[in-house]
Amino acid sequence: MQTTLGIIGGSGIYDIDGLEGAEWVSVATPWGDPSDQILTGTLGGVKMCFLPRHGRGHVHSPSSVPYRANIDALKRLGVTDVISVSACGSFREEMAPGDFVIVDQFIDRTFAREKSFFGTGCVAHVSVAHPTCPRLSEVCHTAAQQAGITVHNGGTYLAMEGPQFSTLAESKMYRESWGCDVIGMTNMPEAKLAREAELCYASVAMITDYDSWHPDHGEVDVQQIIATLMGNAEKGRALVSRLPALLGAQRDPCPHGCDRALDYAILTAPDKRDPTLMTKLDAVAGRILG
Ligand SMILES: CSC[C@H]1O[C@H](OP(=O)(O)O)[C@H](O)[C@@H]1O
Ligand SMILES: Nc1ncnc2[nH]cnc12
Repeated sequence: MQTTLGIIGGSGIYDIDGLEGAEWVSVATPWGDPSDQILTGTLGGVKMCFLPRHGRGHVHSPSSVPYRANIDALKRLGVTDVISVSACGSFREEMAPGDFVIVDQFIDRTFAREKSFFGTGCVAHVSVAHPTCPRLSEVCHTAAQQAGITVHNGGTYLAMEGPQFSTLAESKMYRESWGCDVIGMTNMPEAKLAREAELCYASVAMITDYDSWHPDHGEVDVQQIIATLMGNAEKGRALVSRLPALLGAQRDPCPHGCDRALDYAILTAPDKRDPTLMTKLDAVAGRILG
C-alpha cells in the first residue's frame, strides 16, 4: 500500500516548503469544514498532505478546531499516517525550550469538544491504551536525531481545554502529582479521532516554555512562545525533510494494528444502525462498514 503522510501543523506552522506539485485543495466532509484547505504534493517521492490546525492566519482556538472534520478530510485524501507538530509547555527541567518530545501518552482534560465519530445509532469503542503509533513515533525520533535536534523519546502530554494557560496550582499538580511531562491544548481529541479513523498517529511536540511552575521562569507568555517557535522553525523543517526516506513510499500493515482499530469496536447491531450516521462514516469507517 502507498504511504500518504498527513502533517498537522500547530501554532506558528501554517505552511510547509519544498513540496513538489504543491496545491491547496478544499475538502468537504460530513463533519463540517476542516480548519483550512489542505496543501497536497510530494516530498522525496512520498505523497504529503499538510493541514494547518488553526488555519492560515490562526483562526481557530484550541476549543474550536474542527478536529473531526480535519481527521475525516485527511482520511478522505488517502492519508495513512498522521504526524502532529505542536507547541507545548514543559514540566521537566531537562526538557528545555527548543527541545522536541516524541509524545507517547496523554491525559485528556479537555471537555468542550466533540470526541468521537461514533454515537447514537452506531456505537464503537476503540482502545487508546497506546494512543500513538510506536512505528511512526520511532520514525519521528530518528528523523529528529538525524536533524541534530535534542529530542526526548516518550513523554506524557496533558491536554487542557484552554484557551487560558494553567494556574500555578494546576501546573504544579500536573507536574508533581500526575507525572506529566508536557502540556498543550490540541492533541486531544485529535489522537483519539485518528485511532477511530484507523490512522497511525504520532505527536512531535516542540517545547516553547516551562508553563508556570518553574521558579526561575515567569508566567507563560504567548509572544515568547511564538518567538521560541520561530527561533526553532528550522529544526521542524529539518525533521520533516527526513521523514520521506525513513517512511518509504510503500507501507505494510501497521505492526501495532492502528489501521485495524475498528475490527472489533462496533457494537450496534446492523439492523439498528442509523442510516444518516452510517453515511457520515463513509470515509472514517469505510473499510469495515463497506
Ligand atoms: C500559541 S500558545 C498555545 C497554543 O499553542 C499550542 O497549539 P498547537 O498544539 O496547535 O501547536 C497549544 O496547544 C495551544 O493551542
Ligand atoms: N504552557 C503551555 N500550556 C498549554 N499550551 C501550550 N502551548 C505552548 N505552551 C503551552
